[in-house]
Amino acid sequence: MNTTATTPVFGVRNLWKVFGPRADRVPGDPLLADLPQADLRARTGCTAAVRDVSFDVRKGEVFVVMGLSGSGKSTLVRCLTRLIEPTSGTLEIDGDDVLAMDGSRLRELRRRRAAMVFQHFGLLPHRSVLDNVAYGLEIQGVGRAERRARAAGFVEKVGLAGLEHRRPGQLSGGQQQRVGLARALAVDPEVLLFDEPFSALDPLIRRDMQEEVVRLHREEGRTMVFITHDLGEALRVGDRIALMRDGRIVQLGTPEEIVGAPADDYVRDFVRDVPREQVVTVRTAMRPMRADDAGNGPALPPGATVSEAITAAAHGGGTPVRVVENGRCLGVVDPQTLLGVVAGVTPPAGKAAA
Ligand SMILES: Nc1ncnc2c1ncn2[C@@H]1O[C@H](COP(=O)(O)OP(=O)(O)OP(=O)(O)O)[C@@H](O)[C@H]1O
Repeated sequence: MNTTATTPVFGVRNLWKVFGPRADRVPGDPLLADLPQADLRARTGCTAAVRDVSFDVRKGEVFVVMGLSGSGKSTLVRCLTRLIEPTSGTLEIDGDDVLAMDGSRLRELRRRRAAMVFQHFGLLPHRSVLDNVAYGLEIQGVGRAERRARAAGFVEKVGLAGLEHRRPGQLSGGQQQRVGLARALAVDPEVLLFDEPFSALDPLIRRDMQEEVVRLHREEGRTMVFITHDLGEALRVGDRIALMRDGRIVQLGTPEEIVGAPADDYVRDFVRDVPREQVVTVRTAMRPMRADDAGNGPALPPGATVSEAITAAAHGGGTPVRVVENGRCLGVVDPQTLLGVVAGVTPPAGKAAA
């Protein structure tokens, strides 16, 4: 039986984290569980940071947890490895019950299976870049020669070759961030948990680091959970995004689903300024081919964005762009469709939100 293809990395069901006195009475009490945050606080002195949240993190995806400050992102992600103890619900990693783990299995979980990359990486100031990267391996008991060799490979992978012998204080913020990333990668965890790793960086370096994460993800296919309050960052790095508000997930979907089919007014408002043509794909925007369509227009794969199709259409003199996969034409996008997406007047025909 093949369970690996279907077992999610994290399986989370009805998870709650309530802070405050007698917190565990809140999830099970219908009179309290649905109260707005301020009313709950007034009535009980409690804050429900995570409320009845269920989702799977699939193998190999970048799963983004996004929301405004205070929406519960950090609490939720810390619950995954019980850095914060959930109040109720169930939580599995690869089918193993995380809530049943004892201290040593939890340490093992955090060290080898789900490593956290924090905003402030906590680099060791008196150690070289190489030794900082090797540190996690040292804790795992890997011998000196091997850990330095493995660490050198990751230093190179994150673009720091030549800086191995510097100390963290001799690096820029972005370079320090890369050291932290290399250190997390070196211990080869099954899943990397990023807590707003780039929010302290200036915008250009931040963009670099986002691209780095996407590149590493493509090369390694490693599962990542990524917290951010920045919508642009979420759209750039996320395969799927869980948008949180007041402790709940208000929508969970691909960037295209979130932007193309917002679940409610809150999400619609959140994504209002996102250029739809950069997120909506031609797979969603296309219409079936008709007999009168020229069969020789420019061709794009279904994952191409509408923005790319506009460029192709412009170069092709305005003929419909064909959407082609494995040599088969799935449909076409004509200039009218493309303009409709940009103007937001054509609701993407395809997918509803997950
Ligand atoms: N230890 C705690 N005790 C009481 N309330 C807490 C505690 N930690 C967090 N909270 C509250 O839980 C809610 C969610 O906080 P959390 O830090 O998870 O939000 P966040 O979305 O990560 O915010 P930010 O983007 O500002 O880090 C907030 O209302 C916060 O005040």
